[in-house]
Amino acid sequence: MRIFLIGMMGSGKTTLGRQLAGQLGYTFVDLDEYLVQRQGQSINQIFEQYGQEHFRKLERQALEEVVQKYDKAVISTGGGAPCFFNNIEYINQHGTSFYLDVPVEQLAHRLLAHGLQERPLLTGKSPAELNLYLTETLTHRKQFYERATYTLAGANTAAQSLLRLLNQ
Ligand SMILES: Nc1ncnc2c1ncn2[C@@H]1O[C@H](COP(=O)(O)OP(=O)(O)O)[C@@H](O)[C@H]1O
Ligand SMILES: O=C(O)C1=C[C@@H](OP(=O)(O)O)[C@@H](O)[C@H](O)C1
Ligand SMILES: [Mg+2]
Repeated sequence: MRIFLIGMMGSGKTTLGRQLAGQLGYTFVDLDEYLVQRQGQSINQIFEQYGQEHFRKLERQALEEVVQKYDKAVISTGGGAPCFFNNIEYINQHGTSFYLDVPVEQLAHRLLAHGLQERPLLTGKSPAELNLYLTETLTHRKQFYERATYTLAGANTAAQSLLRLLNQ
């Protein structure tokens, strides 16, 4: 079984994915981390050198490779991953997807606390700009995220809800 976590930047995909994989005894794969290892470059460097369009192609390739390599894994995707090409269909064909639906105010709060510098789409934004960017981006991406097999709403209960669902 493959479990895919999808949702906005700051929704906790990487954090929850790691915890969950540990609890289930599954392999943990973070798609961004996989891409960084594969390319030998940070996400910032990939965006800087090749631009977002190329990043999306690399991200799709990474998704296919990860699916080929692991069939018992928790896979945390990057926030944009399900929203390009037919990635959300691909994800749902190869596993069960969970949308971590976290309110924009909470996303912004977490991302500002963590610092914006590792996420090229956010770097340099003021709090007001960040709020606006997240709101607009979510408006566009919602249609993809909502195609997840399950939606987990409410930030802090996500891990518990997920484990409960998996234990059913
Ligand atoms: N449930 C949570 N409650 C509070 N903060 C969280 C939670 N999950 C993640 N965070 C924090 O939010 C930031 C982004 O988390 P991360 O797991 O990298 O999200 P994503 O991979 O979805 O972008 C990190 O600083 C992390 O510590
Ligand atoms: O939402 C996005 O377009 C992105 C999200 C990031 O991953 P996280 O969602 O794990 O921050 C990373 O893939 C890249 O910076 C682009
Ligand atoms: Mg992440």
